[in-house]
Amino acid sequence: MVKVKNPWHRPVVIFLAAVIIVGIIIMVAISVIQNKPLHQKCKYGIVLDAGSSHTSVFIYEWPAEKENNTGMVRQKHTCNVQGKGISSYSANPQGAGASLQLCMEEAKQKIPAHRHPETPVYLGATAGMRLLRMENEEASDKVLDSVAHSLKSYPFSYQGARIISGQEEGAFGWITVNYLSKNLRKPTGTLGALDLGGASTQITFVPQQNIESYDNSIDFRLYGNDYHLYTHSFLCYGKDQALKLSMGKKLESTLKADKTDPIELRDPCFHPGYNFTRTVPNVFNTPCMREMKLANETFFHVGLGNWSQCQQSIRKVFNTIDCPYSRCSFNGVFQPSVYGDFGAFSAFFFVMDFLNLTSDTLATTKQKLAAYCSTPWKKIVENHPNIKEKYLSEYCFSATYILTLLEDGYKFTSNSWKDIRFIMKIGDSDAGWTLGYMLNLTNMIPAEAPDTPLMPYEGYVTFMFLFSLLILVLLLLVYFYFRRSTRTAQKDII
Ligand SMILES: Nc1ncnc2c1ncn2[C@@H]1O[C@H](COP(=O)(O)OP(=O)(O)O)[C@@H](O)[C@H]1O
Ligand SMILES: [Ca+2]
Repeated sequence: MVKVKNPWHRPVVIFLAAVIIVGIIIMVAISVIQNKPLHQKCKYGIVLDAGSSHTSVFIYEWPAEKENNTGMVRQKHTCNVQGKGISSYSANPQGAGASLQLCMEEAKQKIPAHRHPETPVYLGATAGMRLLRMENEEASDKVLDSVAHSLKSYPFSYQGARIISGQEEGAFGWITVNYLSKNLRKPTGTLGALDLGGASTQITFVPQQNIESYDNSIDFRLYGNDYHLYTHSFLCYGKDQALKLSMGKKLESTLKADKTDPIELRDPCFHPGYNFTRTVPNVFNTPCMREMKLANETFFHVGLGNWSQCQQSIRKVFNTIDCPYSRCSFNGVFQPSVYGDFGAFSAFFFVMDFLNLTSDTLATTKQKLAAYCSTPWKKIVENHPNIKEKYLSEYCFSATYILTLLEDGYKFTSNSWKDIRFIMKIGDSDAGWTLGYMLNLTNMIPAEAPDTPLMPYEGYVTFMFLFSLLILVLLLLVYFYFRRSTRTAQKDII
């Protein structure tokens, strides 16, 4: 009997299989490396939010190759500038620029040095500077020159320092929340934006009704979709200016009713037992109110802690009677009915979060707030020894103002109250106008949708891996089948 065997057969098959396996491994490795998002290659941008009460520096970061994809920019770092807002430097403009130094030095540390020259820096000033410009344009120009001069001294790419309009503030806040929620490339609805500052407040949303006033309408084309937005910014209706408006009205009626000395302003929006000596100019030092000349310049601000009276007094700062349109919010400003979900951020969040009122019904919110306002001031201070006394004393007023603004002003109902989400951040990034402002100025939101790859990166890698595994399994099956049939043939021959 002769045993037929090809001595070359086995090593050749093993060699071929090895070449194929190594080839597949190399192919997968190359495709993974080739398509790996280059995490280390990031770009940066800096935006300074020069608000009425304080300035914050935001540093944003995004992967260099993916700048046109929604949701790719994230907030890397924030720095709160020490002291008050830049509008408080009207008598000492140089101080405004100098106040930014510590945070800008921090930005130099946070951003890799080789990226400094290409990192844009923008400063946007909001309602505090709008008021200063109304009061004293020269002073506001000097403050802006001072911050511009300071920002130009850093190694970044200075792109300007300006007062943004209320419309921009509203619209960019809306872009931020919808960009971060990744709503912009989906057919699903968008999120309305409610921003409460110290000197102004903004409401922005996509309405169902026609927008009757040109000033309140803004159009965007983003990622191939058209958005027709309603937006309005109420100057003087941020919570600090609203407090002045409300106190000013009470002070005027107190003086009409009783000219006794010393003046006592009995305020239902402050806790019982609260008693603080203030000066009249301290209330009236704002272009939001007619000046009131008073011989006696100090008064006692005395708390009563009565929520419903507080709400009555706050209602007086909204004119809900005159309306030249089919419907208005207040002060003769057109507003369509609120529609869809809303994100309420900045002071809307700070105040409601402090009071644990971010997830109750409207009725429960009112009940809880009434109990809070009637709590004695001494007890409030005892319960919160570490909170700044100015903030602490004002939470009852601020929350009552928020409820009145949302319900009587914007016409939210107990039903639509459920659609308001009090938020500070979405993911890592703060809700606010700064991110939208930077995305717009760096053209990071294209009008048309960019071409997207067939499948996302993770899907692509998984696909390549499984596909290679399949080929490998098939090859092995063929090999074993081939070996078995060769052996059977050999046996038959034997
Ligand atoms: N922790 C906090 N609690 C209560 N209020 C706060 C807190 N932090 C900030 N605020 C308030 O939020 C508001 C922020 O307004 P800001 O952005 O400075 O003004 P504007 O946007 O009107 O220019 C101010 O009224 C400030 O006092
Ligand atoms: Ca603000």
